[in-house]
Amino acid sequence: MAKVGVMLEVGSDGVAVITMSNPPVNALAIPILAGLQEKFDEAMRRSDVKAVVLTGKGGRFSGGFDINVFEKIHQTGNLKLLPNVSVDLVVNTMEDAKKPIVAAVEGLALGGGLELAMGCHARLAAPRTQLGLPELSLGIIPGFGGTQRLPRLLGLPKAIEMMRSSKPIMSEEGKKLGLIDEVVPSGDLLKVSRLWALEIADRRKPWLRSLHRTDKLPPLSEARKILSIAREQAKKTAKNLPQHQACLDVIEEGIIHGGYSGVLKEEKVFHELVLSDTAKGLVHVFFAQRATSKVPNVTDVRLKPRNVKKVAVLGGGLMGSGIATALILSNIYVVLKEINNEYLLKGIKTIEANVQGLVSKGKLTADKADKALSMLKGVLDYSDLKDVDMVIEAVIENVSLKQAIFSELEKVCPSHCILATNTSSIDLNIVGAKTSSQDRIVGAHFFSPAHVMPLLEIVRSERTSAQVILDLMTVGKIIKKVPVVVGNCVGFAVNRAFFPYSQSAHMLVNLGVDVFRVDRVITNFGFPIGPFQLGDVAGYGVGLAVGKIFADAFPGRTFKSPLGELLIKSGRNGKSNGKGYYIYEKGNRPRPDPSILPLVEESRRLTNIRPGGKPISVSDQEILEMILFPVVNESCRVLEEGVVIRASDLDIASVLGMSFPSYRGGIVFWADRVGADHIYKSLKKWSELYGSFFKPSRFLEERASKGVPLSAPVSSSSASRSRM
Ligand SMILES: C[C@H](O)CC(=O)SCCNC(=O)CCNC(=O)[C@H](O)C(C)(C)COP(=O)(O)OP(=O)(O)OC[C@H]1O[C@@H](n2cnc3c(N)ncnc32)[C@H](O)[C@@H]1OP(=O)(O)O
Repeated sequence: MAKVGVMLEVGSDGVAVITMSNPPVNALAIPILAGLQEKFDEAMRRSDVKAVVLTGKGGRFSGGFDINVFEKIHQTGNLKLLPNVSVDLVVNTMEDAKKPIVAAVEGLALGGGLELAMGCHARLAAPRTQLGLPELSLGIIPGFGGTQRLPRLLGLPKAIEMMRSSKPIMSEEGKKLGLIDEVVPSGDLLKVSRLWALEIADRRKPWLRSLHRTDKLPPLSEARKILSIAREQAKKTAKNLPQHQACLDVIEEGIIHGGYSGVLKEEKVFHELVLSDTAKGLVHVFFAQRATSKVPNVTDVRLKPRNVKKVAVLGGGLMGSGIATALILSNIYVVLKEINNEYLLKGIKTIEANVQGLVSKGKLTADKADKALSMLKGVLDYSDLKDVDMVIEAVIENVSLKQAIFSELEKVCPSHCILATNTSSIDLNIVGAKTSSQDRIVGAHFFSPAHVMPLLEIVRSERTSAQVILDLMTVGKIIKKVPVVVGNCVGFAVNRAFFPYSQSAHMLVNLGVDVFRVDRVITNFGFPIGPFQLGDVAGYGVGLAVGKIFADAFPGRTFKSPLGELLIKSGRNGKSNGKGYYIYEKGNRPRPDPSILPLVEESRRLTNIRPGGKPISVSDQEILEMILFPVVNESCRVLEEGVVIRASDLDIASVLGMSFPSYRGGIVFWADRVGADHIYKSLKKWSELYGSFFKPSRFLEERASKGVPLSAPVSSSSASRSRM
């Protein structure tokens, strides 16, 4: 393991190379920042040093400030944990140094890493190095002067775009835009950087201090226009994210009052934002997402993932074609099997349309699209499955059909082949009941559209082997999904936790609340669409089928609204036939359709649950809570039963599978911020008023009464008692 720290080495040429070492990404932990201060001071003091090169060990410059420090601040509230880097180190020690400093950047320079590089007097980078300021995606703004130096090096519009999108650019583009002085082959990077530093010292190359530059900044009136457009965009696209407006304010300060003023304001705002709820939620999501890669007894037992080169997808419907699309886009060869020519052609057409859709959105080049489509073969029988490494079955939810398919697969596929099912509801033990291959049967639960949605639930039964889980996790990462390993129960983690979501929305409407108000409350909270628009997108048939599965599995805590059936009877099927709760017209945002109101009234008449026949009176906050607290309640059962390994896995699953707003940290994180006690008491009150749908679970009651956070680990005995 490489040494953690900052090294200084002075060559016979008089160049001191300062190297940051903190694997795997050279995060700027407090001791690294202290080490940098110390080594720069030493280099400036030493008479044998003419110039300095700053670099990172292991082919990565730096992934930025150590995010663990934010987590500690969130736990303690202690802002003193933040070091004084922006002025003391970057401005006073580096930028205003008496000896030139060149950044030799390789692999990546993100956040504080890029900010250190921008504080140097020149930047050389290896090819395809990622350069970015992703701080806004953590709920903060750059805090080592990035809001000031990036606009001065790149120009205002591009700098705003990079910070607001949090997306990195490559060093080649950085060179064109002026962020990088030269792109140099990796093997020559240090050598060329040393020479460059000496040439600056000898005044043969310019000695530039980024913060003092103004040549790329537009005149004040134009800058104000650019900032005002960005503010309007941020209002629309980042309405609950205060860091976006804050970032623009800080940039403006520097344009009006000069870079140094901007640096001071940046530091102040950075400190304020670190403690915001948004930063707390997003930092939690950062670590929670990485934690999903750690699966006890799978990823820590020295197994090596096997190569999965060829996959058979059974069924070319919406899910199957989406899954096949995701695989071919990542260069995995796919055999798509259907039962007749008509279905097969339809499946292939859908895959082609998915791929072309990415091309027309500019997300894929035409060449890459052709390459992806060349990885696809359509077949009508099983003979092409004799050499596949994995099968993903995506046929209709029919137990006997699936059982027949899996016993056939056991015969035709090689013995190492992973047998995965995309079922969203059927028990894996039942799917594999007619085989003797339970150890290689696993759930690969994708979310629709499968080539777009980032979550992959990997469902294991008690018999699925660790090797198979690891292999599927690896394939999931290759196809750019976030795999979350979950236990085998009705609905698995996401659908199980969220089945009450649309049911409580329906209950509210049947209690007299307006459909569109419910959707508005939910989108104001941060979901991209509300439960009724979601129903339009999914189609009501799916909702009814899934509702029945949950009603059978969990009698006593489901609510059946007649509204879905009434809509179908009146010829509506949501977005697919253009007739839903909303009116869908090309080029226009969906508009509420008032003609559904008589159907809503009919539903209310049939359920007859309005107290005294009158609509209930509720605030927006109560609407939100009546929809999300039942989800928290079911999440408690998911946690108690050990369906997820840790609470944060359910947070990630809720963010990536249900589009729960990431800046609220996921369903359990959010619930803990609201407080188990308030959730318990509210559910108890509603269960007395409106019935057992709201009845608090034992787990919630216990945690609320003991004051233990819902996210605290479940004791292994209680989890294994009820697991799978
Ligand atoms: C003051 C400043 O302006 C404020 C800042 O700099 S805030 C930080 C800004 N930087 C970022 O947001 C970058 C965050 N990191 C990343 O995006 C990605 O980790 C990466 C692109 C650097 C590398 O990605 P990848 O190779 O897929 O590895 P990934 O699994 O994400 O990370 C590897 C490990 O490094 C850790 N790590 C990555 N960046 C880190 C950081 N900035 N601080 C602390 N740990 C970090 C991860 O938590 C993970 O740890 P684990 O192995 O224990 O789970």
